[in-house]
Amino acid sequence: MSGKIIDGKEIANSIHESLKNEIEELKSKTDKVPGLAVILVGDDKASHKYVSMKEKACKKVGINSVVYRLDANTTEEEVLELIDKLNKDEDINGILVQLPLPNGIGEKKINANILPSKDVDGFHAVNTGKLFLGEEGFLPCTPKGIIKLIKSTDIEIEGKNAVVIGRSNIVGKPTALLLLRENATVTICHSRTRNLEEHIRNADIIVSAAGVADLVTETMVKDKAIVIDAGINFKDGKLVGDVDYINVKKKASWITPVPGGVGPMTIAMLLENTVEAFKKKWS
Ligand SMILES: NC(=O)C1=CN([C@@H]2O[C@H](COP(=O)(O)OP(=O)(O)OC[C@H]3O[C@@H](n4cnc5c(N)ncnc54)[C@H](OP(=O)(O)O)[C@@H]3O)[C@@H](O)[C@H]2O)C=CC1
Ligand SMILES: Nc1nc(=O)c2c([nH]1)NC[C@@H]1CN(c3ccc(C(=O)N[C@@H](CCC(=O)O)C(=O)O)cc3)C=[N+]21
Repeated sequence: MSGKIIDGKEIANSIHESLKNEIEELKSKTDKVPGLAVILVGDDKASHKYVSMKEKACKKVGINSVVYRLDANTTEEEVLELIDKLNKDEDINGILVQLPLPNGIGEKKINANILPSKDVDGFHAVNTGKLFLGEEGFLPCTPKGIIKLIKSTDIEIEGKNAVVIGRSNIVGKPTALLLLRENATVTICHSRTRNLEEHIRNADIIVSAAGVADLVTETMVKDKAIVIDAGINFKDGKLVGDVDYINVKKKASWITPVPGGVGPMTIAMLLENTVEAFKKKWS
């Protein structure tokens, strides 16, 4: 049996649809719509593309998005001033600073200055702390989307062995915490892991967020495992994930494609968090 595809694009689209309806309802009650500010510094091509995608998605569901495209020489102080202005702006419910930032602008400093109640990326220490403690706060978009993708299969997470490859603050680590919250037994692997294959082979749920093409191959994967691929890589000019998709698909019970898996869900979760921020303020 060949694994079934978890269609992230389709799931994201159905989330967009329900957000659109919810926003219409909120608008009729409050006479306002959610607002998202996106700050993009520099001319990284991929970042410009992602920000345009976010803008388009906002438009589709009725979120008012304001994008600040700043040139690469913008200073950290100027970005902080803009954040300060947006923190005070009643029409802005969410603030996102697109990563990576140019040299000279500190990611930590930037994230620390976004009001936690507008931190729809879930990168501020208050929100990551809440995630750690199991309290309610903004969840980072990619990890939140990954959990929804796993849940869409209707396979129970509780008690399963889950392996997360990658330990970054924005994908790997929070994904591991969310899987733990769902009562999985979680192993976090990274570049210093000695026996990656052995860990992966033991996993019922595999989440790869390493950014290495063909890191996860068929022989490493347990029969009927769920495979979630967050990786974004270019191989022979093509966008691919971390997983050897064609071959791993034969063994997995469920698998996400790249493109069309985790990526679209990341954007859907950004919209969801923005609506959540709006509701906390106005309803
Ligand atoms: N689809 C989406 O919406 C998103 C996708 N991404 C993609 O997900 C991937 C991860 O992103 P991010 O977490 O920001 O990346 P980072 O580069 O910050 O982290 C990569 C992690 O993978 C680990 N790693 C690297 N190589 C190996 C290896 N050979 N074996 C095991 N572990 C390895 C690193 O280990 P160590 O800590 O030891 O260095 C690190 O923890 C990237 O491809 C990125 O483009 C990211 C954000 C959103
Ligand atoms: N502050 C901040 N927040 C982020 O959430 C953030 C960020 N910075 N920096 C970069 C990463 C990456 N990221 C993606 C979002 C959507 C797709 C996505 O939708 N990808 C499509 C393919 C797009 C294509 O064709 O290139 C897909 O996988 O189907 C990918 C990657 C968000 N990130």
